[in-house]
Amino acid sequence: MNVAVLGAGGWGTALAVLLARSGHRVALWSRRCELAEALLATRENAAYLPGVRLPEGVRPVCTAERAVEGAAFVLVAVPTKGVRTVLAGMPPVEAYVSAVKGVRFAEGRLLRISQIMRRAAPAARVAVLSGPNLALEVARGLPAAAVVASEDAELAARVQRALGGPTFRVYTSPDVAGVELGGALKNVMALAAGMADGLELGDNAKAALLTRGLREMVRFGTAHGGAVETFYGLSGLGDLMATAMSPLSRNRSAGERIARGATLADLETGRQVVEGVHTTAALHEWAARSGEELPITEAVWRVVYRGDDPRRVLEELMRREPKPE
Ligand SMILES: NC(=O)c1ccc[n+]([C@@H]2O[C@H](COP(=O)([O-])OP(=O)(O)OC[C@H]3O[C@@H](n4cnc5c(N)ncnc54)[C@H](O)[C@@H]3O)[C@@H](O)[C@H]2O)c1
Ligand SMILES: O=P(O)(O)OC[C@H](O)CO
Repeated sequence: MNVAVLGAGGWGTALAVLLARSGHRVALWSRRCELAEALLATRENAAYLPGVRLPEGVRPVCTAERAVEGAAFVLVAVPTKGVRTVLAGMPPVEAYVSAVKGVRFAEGRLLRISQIMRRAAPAARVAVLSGPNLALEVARGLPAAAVVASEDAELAARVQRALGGPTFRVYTSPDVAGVELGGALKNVMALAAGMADGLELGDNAKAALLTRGLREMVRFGTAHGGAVETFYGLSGLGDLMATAMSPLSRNRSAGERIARGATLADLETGRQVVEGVHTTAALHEWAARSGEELPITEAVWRVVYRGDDPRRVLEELMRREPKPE
């Protein structure tokens, strides 16, 4: 199969490696021609995936037409903030698969990535991929599982076949909203978990925070079209566990750094995207308009965007009105 991957960061490169190991021909697109040329020359993306060699089946390119030509589907793995611009520059494609974990607040609405894709390419078929998938582990061939969701069962099955292999087990789902929201919201909870780590609050506190965080994800996600069971699957609970526990997670690490005094500006100097920070802002804007209650997300927002003391914010969470579980 010919497949295109847009975005040569950690996740785009890991997905390209996975596909090529299964024998597919993969065009790996970077908007930066110097990166595409370096990948071609060195067969490594050392800044994102140290020690991982690009198989011969991966062809780094920086022109959109060459990337997507003849692709059975196009995986999108750029940060949320780049999706609209990147898709606007693409020629028509048969199918887009979002590997992006974020949401945008625009025109008074909360938009999932698949909705941005539908607006940008109304004729394209659309699917989303999510799950506990730390890029470096996947690229190193450690076992992992993911879920691909689409209203188009044939497309979901095609992506499942293409990505699935001895180290990567892929499930399908019809619940696009649930799978996307699980992947986006868990980043906010991973920031909160990182803050708990940074404050050295202990494992009881972290477990309580994550359990209540999952409840917040379920409440929000089901109100926005997801099915409750999806949030207890790979893209919800599964990814929450991986992201909130792993030293490799950028969201969890960012939370830890913030609790120890780093600012938003400090985070933005980093090379890699911390999606949870942007998702927190989008959800905060949404909550301000809709009146929807998101206590943990709001706590994270106050620490990240208002510079409130994380310890004080946590105390306020603890002092909320007692209620049944
Ligand atoms: N890294 C992971 O473990 C992982 C796993 C699953 C999902 N994801 C998700 O995949 C998406 C991409 O993450 P990543 O880890 O590959 O990010 P990254 O920071 O490693 O790389 C992102 C790539 O996109 C490029 N980029 C940055 N801004 C851009 C823009 N405005 N337009 C076009 N390209 C741009 C960068 O140059 C880089 O090549 C995110 O939504 C992330 O949550 C990441
Ligand atoms: O490194 P993070 O925090 O962006 O998390 C990466 C993936 O989403 C884990 O599944």
